[in-house]
Amino acid sequence: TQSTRPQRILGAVQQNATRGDPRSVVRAIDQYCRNQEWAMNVGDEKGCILDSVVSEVNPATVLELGTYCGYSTVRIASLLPPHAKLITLEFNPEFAVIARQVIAWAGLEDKIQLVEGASGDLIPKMKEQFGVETFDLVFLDHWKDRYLPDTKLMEECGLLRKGSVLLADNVICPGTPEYLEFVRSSPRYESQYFKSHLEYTKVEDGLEKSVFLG
Ligand SMILES: O=C(CSCCNC(=O)c1cc(-c2ccc(F)cc2)cc(O)c1O)c1ccc(O)c(O)c1
Ligand SMILES: [Mg+2]
Repeated sequence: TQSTRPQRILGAVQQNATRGDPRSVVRAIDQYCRNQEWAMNVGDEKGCILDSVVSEVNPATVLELGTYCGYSTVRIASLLPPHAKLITLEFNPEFAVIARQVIAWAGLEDKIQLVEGASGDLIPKMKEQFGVETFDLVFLDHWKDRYLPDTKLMEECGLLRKGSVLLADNVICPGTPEYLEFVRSSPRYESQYFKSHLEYTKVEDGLEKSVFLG
């Protein structure tokens, strides 16, 4: 039977990455997706910007919206201080099955909690079900039309504090126009655009970093 793209990405990790070495997992996925077949990982170029923001924030609590195969999940978690926690939400059960195996191969199960379901349903349950107070960093990489409603929902649920950082992928391609307009015009956010390219291509894309001002 025909394999899926996520299954082939997992295969590339198991063949080319060293168990317990997150950076080799990241490198194996980038090499596969650059040389064999494109996939919607944040990728190596935008990944370096992601790394710099994670290192600057040095978060104790991270929320990722949109796990896919776990590339950015592993990339972020590999930079977290001890005892820091990353919660990642994935709607698609097929993606979740693969991501769990990629996270295990990287040896990062203790830092990462993957939760299956729709972000709009799970965000209101964060405090009671997952014992979270607020998030120091949120990486938005799920449905592009959910970035704005989910940001408003996180505010309403008291999941953001003064200084919480939102980092959004794909603000140019596929694009998130309503989200961009909101964070750039709202007095409650200080936003900055990091120009880059769509993963593994020359197409323009970028990350938007928005600090919640409380
Ligand atoms: O895939 C989803 C939604 S979550 C993934 C969101 N991410 C993207 O869509 C995304 C897309 C692109 C991109 C794609 C084609 C282009 F031509 C150009 C760019 C790049 C990214 O970096 C992304 O993050 C899902 C949900 C429920 C399901 O049942 C299901 O089968 C699938
Ligand atoms: Mg993306």
